[in-house]
Amino acid sequence: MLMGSRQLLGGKNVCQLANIGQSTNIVWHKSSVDKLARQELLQQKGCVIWITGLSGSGKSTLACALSRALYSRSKLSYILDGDNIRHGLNRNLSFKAEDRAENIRRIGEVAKLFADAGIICIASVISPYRKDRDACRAMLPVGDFIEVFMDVPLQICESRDPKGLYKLARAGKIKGFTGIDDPYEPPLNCEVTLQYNKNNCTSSPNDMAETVISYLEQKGFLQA
Ligand SMILES: Nc1ncnc2c1ncn2[C@@H]1O[C@H](COP(=O)(O)OS(=O)(=O)O)[C@@H](OP(=O)(O)O)[C@H]1O
Ligand SMILES: Nc1ncnc2c1ncn2[C@@H]1O[C@H](COP(=O)(O)OP(=O)(O)O)[C@@H](O)[C@H]1O
Repeated sequence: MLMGSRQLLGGKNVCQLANIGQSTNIVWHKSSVDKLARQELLQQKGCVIWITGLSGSGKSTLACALSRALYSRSKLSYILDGDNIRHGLNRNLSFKAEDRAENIRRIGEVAKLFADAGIICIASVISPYRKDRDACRAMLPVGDFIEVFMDVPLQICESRDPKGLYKLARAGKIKGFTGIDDPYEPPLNCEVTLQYNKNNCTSSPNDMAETVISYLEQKGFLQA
């Protein structure tokens, strides 16, 4: 795989043509304003916060709490929520393994663009397969992919069931539902784990958001 670029050879601007996947003879165009300049403008560093977990584990709730907490600190974020992206960009994808992989790949690529724009991109998607999440991690500079695992037992997610999907899955009306008759592979080495508290007092979404914010602060993402 060749990355196309422009080179100055003997005073002449020569294009280097590349073939990427099915795209042939393409050229990479550099932007006139670079990532560092955008980050300076925003006073933050672009990154991807990848929230993974079962349906009902609290991904979207955390994404919203986090986005709000960042906004109150004058930090710009943007949420890519699995459910929402499937209303548009990924509306042609089903829940079979290959389509879930393509769903995650596209969201990973879009998240990478947001991070390059200097934005703190929050992806909240089940992303059940480790290799698909790892492929998204590999798209970004080391350290810029922050995997957050919503470590909530299936039994709790199922008891919440805000959309009634577990009920339908148990009744056999939805096939291939994650956690019921489709796999979920928990992360082995993620940056942040948010664990359900066995004493039945879960951390509040705001407390969870603060845990993630502490990580961002510690790693220097909240300054240029
Ligand atoms: N079969 C099956 N399995 C899992 N989830 C299902 C399924 N069918 C529909 N839904 C609804 O789709 C939401 C998950 O979409 P994602 O794009 O995050 O899924 S994935 O990452 O491609 O696995 C998920 O949203 P959340 O509950 O917010 O996780 C469900 O509402
Ligand atoms: N930290 C939490 N403690 C208790 N309930 C929560 C928490 N986070 C989310 N919930 C509730 O759990 C349900 C599922 O949350 P949601 O964010 O939609 O999960 P997901 O996006 O993973 O499907 C909702 O009814 C929500 O109010």
